[in-house]
Amino acid sequence: MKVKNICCIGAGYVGGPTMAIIAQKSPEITVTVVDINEQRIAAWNDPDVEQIPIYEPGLSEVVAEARGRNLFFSTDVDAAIDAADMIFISVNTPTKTYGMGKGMAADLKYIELCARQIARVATTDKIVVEKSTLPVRTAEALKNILDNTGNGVNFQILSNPEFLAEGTAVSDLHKPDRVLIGGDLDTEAGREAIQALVAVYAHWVTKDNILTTNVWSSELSKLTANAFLAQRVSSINALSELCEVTGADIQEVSKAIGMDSRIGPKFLQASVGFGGSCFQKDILNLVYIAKSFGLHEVADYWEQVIIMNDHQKRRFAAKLVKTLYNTVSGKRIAMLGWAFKKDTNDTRESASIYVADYLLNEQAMVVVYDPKVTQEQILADLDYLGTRSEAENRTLIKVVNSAEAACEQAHAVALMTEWDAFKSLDWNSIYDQMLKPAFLFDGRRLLDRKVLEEIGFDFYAIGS
Ligand SMILES: NC(=O)C1=CN([C@@H]2O[C@H](COP(=O)(O)OP(=O)(O)OC[C@H]3O[C@@H](n4cnc5c(N)ncnc54)[C@H](O)[C@@H]3O)[C@@H](O)[C@H]2O)C=CC1
Ligand SMILES: O=C(O)[C@H]1O[C@H](OP(=O)(O)OP(=O)(O)OC[C@H]2O[C@@H](n3ccc(=O)[nH]c3=O)[C@H](O)[C@@H]2O)[C@H](O)[C@@H](O)[C@@H]1O
Repeated sequence: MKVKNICCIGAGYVGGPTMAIIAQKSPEITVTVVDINEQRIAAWNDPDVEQIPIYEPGLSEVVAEARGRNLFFSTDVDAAIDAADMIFISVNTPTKTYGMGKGMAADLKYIELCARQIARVATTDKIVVEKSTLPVRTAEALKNILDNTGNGVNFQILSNPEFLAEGTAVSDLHKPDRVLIGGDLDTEAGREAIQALVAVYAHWVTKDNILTTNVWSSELSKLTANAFLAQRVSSINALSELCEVTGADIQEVSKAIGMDSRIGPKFLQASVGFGGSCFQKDILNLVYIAKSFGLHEVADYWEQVIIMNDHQKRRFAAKLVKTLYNTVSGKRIAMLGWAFKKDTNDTRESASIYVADYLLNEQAMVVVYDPKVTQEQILADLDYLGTRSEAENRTLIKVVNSAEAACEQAHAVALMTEWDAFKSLDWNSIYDQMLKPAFLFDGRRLLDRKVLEEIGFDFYAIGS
């Protein structure tokens, strides 16, 4: 079977970029990305392609090439489902905030709504692809809903988790380490569905890099990949604290261990803690699944990755307060960077949110600058924590539009996101504008200690 018409439900950080690349590379396939969020769809359709709702290097060029040709964004979910022979589900799967599994399990209500909508609308056979990250065995529930409430239509369910990282989404999608497709290998129809999706990716990915497995392996591999990646960050961050008390330097340790080809150099960058919408959510989900099978040692093992990450964020904030003579009350603290990593405007679970919250509890006056994050977003992130009233957040935090403005008259600077532009700031002039002693806390190991100390900063960097 040759796929001619794809629908993707969910026009977010995954649905948008993933479908843009599929459309770019497969001009003969019509790709329609649908979402219930009208504002988001309007932004994807903005005539000025720079206004698309997600900032990713290279993405606006891809959208400009394919949009209106074979890539469409719409709020008419029913029509797109009906027309498609393959439907990707790419909706959010956040951590549950209520009921059983609160704070750990993935909330699958959006997934289930999609399945019910597909079942209601579909009049022809469909291949339904899980693109969202889901707990192992979700495909079973999806199949159940589709088969029992459908219109006698045949559904094949595939798992095709996404491994792109934000900030590098376009290059990750153009050159994936692998594409993973899980399906029903035991039936002819299942194998055909798998091959239909393989053929879509084969437009630009070599067959050797397209891996096919059973559905459960595919679902579990996604959670496992994120858990392994996050575990590396927590491992190196755990050692960054040991470096600080022993005189070892975490950059040197990372390099030394990363040159062992069995360990490898990537993902060993000490930081103020990992953020992003997925690592924490997916590990909590893994922990919950393990617990639900009674595998308590397995659950505890993975939970430690989160415990360590929370500690790292708190430890950074506490170090700042302690260094500023144990009080930041009424002191101006500049925070450079709010996004959870460079080259994205995404702030979900960013370490900055938690460090700012800690400093606000200590009555600091926090002044934030991020090149891609709006004031509205920063305030919304703080309000979401619910630590204090919205009015108080607005009194205590200020958002400015340059790094220099943030640092003016500040007692300390906390460098939170590794934006390249922060490396080339005029640190001499920033130093002149700050109160003395001028403290600089590098949560990303971005800056050169020697240079900053020569300027006069009291310099602290994670892991040394
Ligand atoms: N953000 C990332 O870098 C990655 C995310 N993932 C996974 O992909 C999934 C989606 O993540 P994001 O794109 O970041 O989420 P997102 O929150 O940016 O986008 C999800 C979109 O789905 C829409 N939606 C929800 N229910 C809907 C419905 N019933 N009908 C139509 N639209 C609906 C929402 O309005 C929203 O725009 C999650 O499971 C996530 O774990 C996987 C790999 C990378
Ligand atoms: O499922 C997902 O959502 C995605 O999660 C991560 O991608 P992402 O969160 O976008 O970005 P990463 O580059 O993994 O960074 C995550 C966090 O870890 C931090 N990090 C990363 C690497 C490192 O060495 N040190 C470190 O502190 C980053 O600054 C960031 O806060 C994975 O890398 C993707 O493969 C996966 O698809």
